[in-house]
Amino acid sequence: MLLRRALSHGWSPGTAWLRCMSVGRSRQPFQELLLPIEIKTEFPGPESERLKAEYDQIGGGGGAVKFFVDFESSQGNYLVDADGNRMLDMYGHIASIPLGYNHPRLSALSELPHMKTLLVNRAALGLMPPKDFGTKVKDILMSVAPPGMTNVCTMACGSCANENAYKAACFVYQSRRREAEGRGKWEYTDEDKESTLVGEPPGSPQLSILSFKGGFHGRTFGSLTTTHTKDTHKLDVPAFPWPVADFPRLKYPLEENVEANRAEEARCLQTVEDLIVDREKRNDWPVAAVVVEPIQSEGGDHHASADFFRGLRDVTRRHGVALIVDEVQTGVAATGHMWAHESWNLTDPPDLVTFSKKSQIAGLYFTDAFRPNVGYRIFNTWMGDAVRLYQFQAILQTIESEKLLDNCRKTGDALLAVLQEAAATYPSLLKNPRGQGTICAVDGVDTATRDTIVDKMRHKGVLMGVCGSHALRFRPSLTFSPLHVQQFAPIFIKVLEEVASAKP
Ligand SMILES: O=C(O)CCC(=O)C(=O)O
Ligand SMILES: NCCCC(=O)O
Repeated sequence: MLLRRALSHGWSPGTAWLRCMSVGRSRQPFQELLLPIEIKTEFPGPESERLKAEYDQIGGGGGAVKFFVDFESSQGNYLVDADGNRMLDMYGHIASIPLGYNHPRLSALSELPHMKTLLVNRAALGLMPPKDFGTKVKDILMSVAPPGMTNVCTMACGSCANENAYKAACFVYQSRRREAEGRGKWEYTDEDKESTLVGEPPGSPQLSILSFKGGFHGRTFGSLTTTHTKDTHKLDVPAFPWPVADFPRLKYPLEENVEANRAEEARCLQTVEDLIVDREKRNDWPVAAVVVEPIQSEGGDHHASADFFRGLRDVTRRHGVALIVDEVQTGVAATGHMWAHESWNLTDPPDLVTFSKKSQIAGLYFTDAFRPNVGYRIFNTWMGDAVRLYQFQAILQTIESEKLLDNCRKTGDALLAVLQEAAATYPSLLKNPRGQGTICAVDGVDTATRDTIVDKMRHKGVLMGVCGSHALRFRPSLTFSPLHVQQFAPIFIKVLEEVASAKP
């Protein structure tokens, strides 16, 4: 049946057979699981529309739902929607599907007795965790701690991780101020304690977190001030008066724009330093931390060089400002490094690194200097979810056993090559192909062209994302392989042909 379906999709008998064999063998690496794309309805289909209308009656999850997923039927890198359409998924639930759908290793987890116990009894992890939780956090999260990170704290989501990283940076900034005034690091006056309860200085100091134009760090109150992507995210919500620096806008191809890009990065670094110095001099919400994404994602997949980030570390260190690297979207192997910032080869590590999405559990890594002095300063009831920690363990084991770091490098190379060829062949449609591992993107020449391409791809059964005003972004799972790129490429070229020939 599977073979007949594969043949009906135009694969040669040999190829179809090989692919079906892969599907049938559950121990086969997921990278080899190839299935035909099957489109049976319009997109979104009638069942998704029906479910959406029903959900909309009670708020619809905020109103952004595009379609519904049949998770039981989805497999590997193929998402099956509520209408039974099987699509090649290159967006992975906004970069958060680590191994594809229903990976046997993750499915097997649900059979384990301790998983059942954890599912049935969700703990207040910050207060009374399961007895082996500390050991597990050490074994799992510290085994992949970014270089220099000696501590970790779990959280439930990326925004939450960033919020708490900002707080930790403020604690340290203020503790240094107190020391400079001849007080103990954590010695608070009665005035501190009283004023903080009404949100006023000196107990609640006016400090800032410097972020970058085009950055995205979440939607909760503090993190939203550091988010600068779409006005929809921010309208009507008060923001702190915090500084915002330019993030480099590199010109492509990189090798033809070396000098211009170097100058652009130097300009942006100078802006960061000027903002820090100015705020400090005027004592006007001085900068406690700088937060940065290794690749600006929601903002448009903007990259910067390792030199830029090393420069950022130097500037922040020079001025006693914490450096927070937000790896929520870039972390966990997708760039071909466990953490994207490992490619910067920093000799002096960041102060805090936040994570979420593909790790399933979120949190923050940090150096000893950023340990809070007492309990409850970085705290909430759940502090993540032990079930998600075990999931991350299985994900890490799979990254190792299926050599997924290597897979992401190879897949990224193959995907980028397709994007480069497409941009060279259709310069009236696409420009600026770029990528690190599978975190790849290409710009449409304008928003309408980009949107048309993404829409047509969806109708042909390939899910891709968008970001910024022009970019078409790829965020496949770690098991997306060069074979899947081969499946994607002819569909992409066909769509580009169609869009090009429809252009006036
Ligand atoms: O689109 C992105 O890159 C960010 C996704 C996310 O976390 C959000 O939109 O809240
Ligand atoms: N940051 C939200 C992106 C969601 C979407 O791709 O539509």
